[in-house]
Amino acid sequence: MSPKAVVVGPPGAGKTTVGELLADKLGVPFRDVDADIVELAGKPIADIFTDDGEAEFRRIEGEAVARALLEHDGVLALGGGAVLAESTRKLLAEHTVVFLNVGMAEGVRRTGLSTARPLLAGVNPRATFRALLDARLPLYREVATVEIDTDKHEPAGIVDEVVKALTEGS
Ligand SMILES: Nc1ncnc2c1ncn2[C@@H]1O[C@H](COP(=O)(O)OP(=O)(O)O)[C@@H](O)[C@H]1O
Ligand SMILES: O=C(O)C1=C[C@@H](OP(=O)(O)O)[C@@H](O)[C@H](O)C1
Ligand SMILES: [Mg+2]
Repeated sequence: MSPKAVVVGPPGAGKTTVGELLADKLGVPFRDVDADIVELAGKPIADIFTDDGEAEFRRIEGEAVARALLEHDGVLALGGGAVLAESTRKLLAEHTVVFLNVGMAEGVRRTGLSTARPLLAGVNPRATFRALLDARLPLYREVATVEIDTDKHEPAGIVDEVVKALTEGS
C-alpha cells in the first residue's frame, strides 16, 4: 500500500485544501499528517509546541509520517516542516511527491489570520516566512516528483495542474 500522491510545501501552499480536492478528483481517501498528530497527542499543534517544544513535535511528526506512508493509499498531506527530517526525506524518495510552492507575500497572506501555526506567530511573519523558504526550498525540491506554483491560481485550477503533471510524468 502506498499513497497515490504525497503533498509537501510551505505553510499556506494549500497542501490541506488542494490535497483534499485532489483526493476527491482521484476518488481516493484523503489524510493529513497534522490531523494524525493532533489525534495522537490529544491536543492542537499550537499546544504541542507550547507544552512540549518543537523537537518533540518533530519526533511525533517523523513517526506519524512513516506510519501514514505505510497505511494510506490515497492522497497524503504532510505538514510544512516534515521534510526537515532526513529520515522522512529518505522515505519520500520511494513516493510520488507533489511540491506545492507559494511565495512569501502570498504565503503570509494565506496564513496571516490563523493562530494555528506557532512557527509563524512571531512579531515579523514576513521575515520568518522568508527564512523558512530559504531553508526549506532545497529540501522540498529534493523530494519532489512535480513542483506546482500556487500563487496565482485557485485551488481547483491547481488540482487540474497536478493531475496533468502526474499523468504526463507517468
Ligand atoms: N490556491 C489558493 N488560493 C487562495 N487561497 C488558498 C489557496 N490554497 C489555499 N488557500 C487558503 O490558504 C489557507 C491555507 O491553506 P492550507 O490548505 O491550510 O495550506 P497548508 O496545508 O499548505 O498550510 C486556507 O485558508 C486556504 O483556504
Ligand atoms: O511549517 C511547519 O513547520 C509547520 C507547518 C504546519 O502545517 P501546514 O504546513 O499544513 O500549515 C504544522 O505542521 C506545524 O505548525 C509546523
Ligand atoms: Mg495543512
